[in-house]
Amino acid sequence: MKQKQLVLSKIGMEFPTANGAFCALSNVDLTIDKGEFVSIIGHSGCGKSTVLNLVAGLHKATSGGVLLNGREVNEPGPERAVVFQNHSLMPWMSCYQNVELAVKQVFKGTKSRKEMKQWIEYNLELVQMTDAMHKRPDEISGGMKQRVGIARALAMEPQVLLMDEPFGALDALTRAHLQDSVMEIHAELKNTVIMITHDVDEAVLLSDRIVMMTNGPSATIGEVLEVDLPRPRDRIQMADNAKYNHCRHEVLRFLYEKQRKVEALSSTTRKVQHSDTVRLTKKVATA
Ligand SMILES: Nc1ncnc2c1ncn2[C@@H]1O[C@H](COP(=O)(O)OP(=O)(O)OP(=O)(O)O)[C@@H](O)[C@H]1O
Repeated sequence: MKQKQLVLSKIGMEFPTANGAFCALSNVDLTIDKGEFVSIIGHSGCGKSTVLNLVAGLHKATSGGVLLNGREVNEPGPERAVVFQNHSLMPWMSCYQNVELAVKQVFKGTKSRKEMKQWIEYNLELVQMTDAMHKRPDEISGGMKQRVGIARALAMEPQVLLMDEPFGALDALTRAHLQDSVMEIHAELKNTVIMITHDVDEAVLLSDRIVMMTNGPSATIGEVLEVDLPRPRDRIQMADNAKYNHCRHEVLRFLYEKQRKVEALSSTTRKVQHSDTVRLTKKVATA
């Protein structure tokens, strides 16, 4: 049975800027069930990271708010682990030590030293990093660093895993391998995942639902697409799957047809907003 875990309720987010308040998000409403894999997709600057940061507790919404299991999110917490695009590992520590740092933070006092060691090794094994666990980040590839970042997040045993373009900096082949690993891990752990991506195929392959955001300012959720494809999903078989291609088409249509005109319009609006002269405003208004 579905269990509601995360509720984003009527979120508005304004940032103070030199030109006055900038409204990044307006009226963002979303409910996510336990174990769901949700992707957020939208054009650059529409507010995807802002949504993720609000769930992570790194930002506080100007209006509305985030509820996790019915409790308001006000600050960061280990039950919401974040994986960033640039892995953010401590460069002087080995992969093992990087994971250990997070594990000690969360489980000090509840797990023995031996249990912690087993737990760190288990999570590194999940991401296939057992052989390289004693290497430092500068001794491993970008994909391996990202694997360690994922292991570190998973080792915190989060209720919600937040991933901000986790594979964005990787080459296509490494990206595909990691996507497969993430799907396997999700099948095993069944944790709730929110992932930001710019990649339509990635969103369709990995997600249960795709949240498509309109362009900013005052961005909001434009459409939500259910990806009703059986799991496990095989990327090669998906290429000929009609449902898969339909989902892909729906996302592309939203991004490049429905949001295209708005994008052109909002860039004009932005120019006007940031302009110092009344003349430019008048010129655009009469154009
Ligand atoms: N601290 C801040 N102060 C002012 N404006 C901000 C701040 N953080 C974000 N913004 C603005 O809010 C909007 C949304 O930013 P955000 O980073 O969430 O977009 P995004 O969709 O994640 O972008 P990208 O895909 O390029 O990473 C942008 O216009 C950005 O300039």
